[in-house]
Amino acid sequence: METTSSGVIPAPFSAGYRSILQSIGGDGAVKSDYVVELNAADFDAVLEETPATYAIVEFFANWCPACRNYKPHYEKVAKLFNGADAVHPGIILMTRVDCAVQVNTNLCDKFSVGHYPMLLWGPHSKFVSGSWDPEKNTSEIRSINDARTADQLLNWINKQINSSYSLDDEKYEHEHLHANASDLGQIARAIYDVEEATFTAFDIILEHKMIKSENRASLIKFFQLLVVHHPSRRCRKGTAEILVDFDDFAAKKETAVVGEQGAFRNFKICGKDVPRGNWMFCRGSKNETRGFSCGLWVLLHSLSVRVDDGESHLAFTTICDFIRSFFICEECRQHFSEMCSSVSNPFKKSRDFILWLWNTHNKVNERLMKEEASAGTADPKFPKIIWPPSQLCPSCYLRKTIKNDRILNSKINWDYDEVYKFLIGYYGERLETLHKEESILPEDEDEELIVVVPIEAAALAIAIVSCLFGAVACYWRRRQKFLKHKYYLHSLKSI
Ligand SMILES: Cc1cc2nc3c(=O)[nH]c(=O)nc-3n(C[C@H](O)[C@H](O)[C@H](O)COP(=O)(O)OP(=O)(O)OC[C@H]3O[C@@H](n4cnc5c(N)ncnc54)[C@H](O)[C@@H]3O)c2cc1C
Repeated sequence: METTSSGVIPAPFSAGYRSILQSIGGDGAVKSDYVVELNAADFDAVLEETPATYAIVEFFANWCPACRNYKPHYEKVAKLFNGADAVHPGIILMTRVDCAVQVNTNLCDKFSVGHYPMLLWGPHSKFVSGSWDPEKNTSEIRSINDARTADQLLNWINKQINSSYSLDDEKYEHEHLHANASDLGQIARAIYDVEEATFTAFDIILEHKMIKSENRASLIKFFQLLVVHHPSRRCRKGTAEILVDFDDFAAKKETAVVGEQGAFRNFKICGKDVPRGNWMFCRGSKNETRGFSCGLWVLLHSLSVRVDDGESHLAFTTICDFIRSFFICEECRQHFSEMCSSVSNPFKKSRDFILWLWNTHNKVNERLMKEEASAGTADPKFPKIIWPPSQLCPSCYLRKTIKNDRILNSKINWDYDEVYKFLIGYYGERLETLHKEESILPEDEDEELIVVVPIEAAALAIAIVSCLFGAVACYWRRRQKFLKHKYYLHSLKSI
């Protein structure tokens, strides 16, 4: 990363957390600087947006010899927690601020920096617009003393969070994989991956100009599903905003379709600075493995556990249509489409839909186990398994048959009630928005629902589908339409 020692604020300070994180060890280009250097301009934004639970800020001065000597120690610890190669990502963001740079003077004063280097620790949000005074113990921010070496600093951290990290920890050791597979808490971090997958899906659709007149309704239906059931509130909000513009497009000629995609290009579907980069739950041990397709699966499962019985078949067809039209992996969409087509009776219960998606995913896993083994393309640290493994859900198994060290899906006697309960808990409660956001609903939330829909038949159908997915989508759409005063003539009541 560019330093601020010259007194110049780094150029891309407004680029957000994603680009900052990607610049540290993300592409293998910069391997020595894992610490995120902050300045007065980006301090609050980066510390607010970080998915890490805690932050450490080292206040230093570029002229200070002790700081220079301390740097390798601090970097050694940061390597464990920061950047794409982190062994323990998403726990602690390690940062530094150069107090010798004039622009940072006020910031350093607010944190009562009296010597260099000085280290402060706290929940990341406490640093935002924060201050620290050694005389007052009211703040959750604490000074780190006795951390002159990397070992001492890591010991101090281990005591704070009751961990046993070591400087020798290696990325994705087998034990780590095991802990990952059996640690129920890991899924909470997938909220960031689900946001990133949503962003990436939208980005791919636009980049490849995939919206055509024949699949536009499929995309709108999928967005309507997201508006109501996406686990991240900011993705629900962003998707609702897109939906409103889709109505404008519906009134335009087909030739405008390419232009539509251009108009959306700069839109951040899950809000500004989302996603954060560096897949958390879905991070592979190689750049080309896991990531988006893992995030997409997690998104689909998290949607499935949020729909009601009455919406379950619509959600099923919506997901099938979306994958058919917009998943840019030909083999994947073909296989998935075949499995969709094999469903002959409409789903009446969300339980059946949830279990169908889980079973379908396991069929893909089972097939890929063999393919990846013969082609040697598996992520060595994340081999495909029939899921959930017994460490994650022992009660899901009535009896299991193990063949060639692999549990084969077809040979397992699942306890489907337990699997269902497990999926609801795992992708429901555990995978929730972790970050603070403003509500997407306007204050007068309990106003009577009067749905105003566009005049055109296709748009009318879209609005009805939207209502089937739930009152929130209807409500959102109605509010936006009143604001826009365009194209909308009939209320649903009069249909
Ligand atoms: C709809 C779809 C179809 C695909 N079809 C193909 C294909 O035909 N060929 C191909 O090569 N790749 C396909 N892929 C990609 C492939 O399935 C994996 O996503 C990719 O190989 C990355 O695997 P992963 O190890 O990250 O785990 P993934 O299989 O992506 O799973 C992500 C996470 O979901 C959880 N999980 C695993 N299994 C289940 C389950 N049964 N139910 C609920 N949760 C589960 C686990 O926590 C796992 O880490 C498809 C992806 C999608 C989204």
